[in-house]
Amino acid sequence: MPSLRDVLDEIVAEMAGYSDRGAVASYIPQLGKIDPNKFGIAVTLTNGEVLVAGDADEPFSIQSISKVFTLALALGRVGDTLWKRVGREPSGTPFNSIVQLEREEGIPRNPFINAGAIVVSDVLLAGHQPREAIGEIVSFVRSLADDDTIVVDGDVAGSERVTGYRNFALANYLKGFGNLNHAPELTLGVYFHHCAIAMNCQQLANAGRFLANAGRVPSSGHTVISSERAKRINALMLTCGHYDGSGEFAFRVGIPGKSGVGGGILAIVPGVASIAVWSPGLNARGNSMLGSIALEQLTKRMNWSIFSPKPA
Ligand SMILES: NC(=O)CC[C@H](N)C(=O)O
Repeated sequence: MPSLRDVLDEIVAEMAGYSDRGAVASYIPQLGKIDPNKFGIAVTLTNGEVLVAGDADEPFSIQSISKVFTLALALGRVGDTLWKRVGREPSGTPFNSIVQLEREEGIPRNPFINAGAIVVSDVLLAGHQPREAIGEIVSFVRSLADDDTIVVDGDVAGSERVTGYRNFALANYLKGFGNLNHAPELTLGVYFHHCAIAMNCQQLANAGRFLANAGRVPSSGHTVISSERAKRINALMLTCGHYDGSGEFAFRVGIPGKSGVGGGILAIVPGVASIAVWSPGLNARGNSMLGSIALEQLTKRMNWSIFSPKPA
């Protein structure tokens, strides 16, 4: 087996050679300003070792990766009753699609498409002001990453609100079906802000450790969620974490992963590692182009796909 250190350095060198790096997400104007030449990767092993390469200490907008953390929090809040309001099936549609909501009576297919994540934000808003709900999400992420410097990028949140017509449409549609308990603008306030959390690869890989370790933070032994819940969140990341590109990601990379339009991907090798990769250019499905290629290379070289166990 090659050394992980060497593999990460090779991947960073290879990625630097790509001229086709995808397109940054210009529909959120603030994200359109990011340099597409950035590339960072961080791996936190369950044994506590952390390895980083490239621009791993530069913060970026985690966007939909935050949906993993809000899902874990909402399940902690309301347990399995969440599944009355959100499904668990891949959608096969883009992240911001509305087309299934009418036919499926306002129940989003899964918690990782925008419609599903907006319902999850609505759950977290119950009994709180939006500011408090956002504070709770940020505290949770800080505790997972063991880093109190993590903050919301207010410019990104504002930028998304200004151009968030599709998300307003989704929230209003959910409300029309009785699947939103708060005013759409309040629920979206929570949603836009958690999408605008800024983290670097190292912080993000740390924040994902509990998913690689059956729900517990390896260094402290602190139980974040039950092992069964960790298993289920990983399953949803594998089947739904890349929207209509989820099948392709599973086929090529073979581990649970959650992407964001900021160009980040959080990927989990159960029992082994939490990985964060960042390259701002996106492919046609809105997932990081080089991030996906880098993860494919990493899992291949380290034999980390969950579908390629060591032969007996
Ligand atoms: N895929 C994403 O990262 C989408 C999240 C983004 N905040 C949006 O709602 O459009």
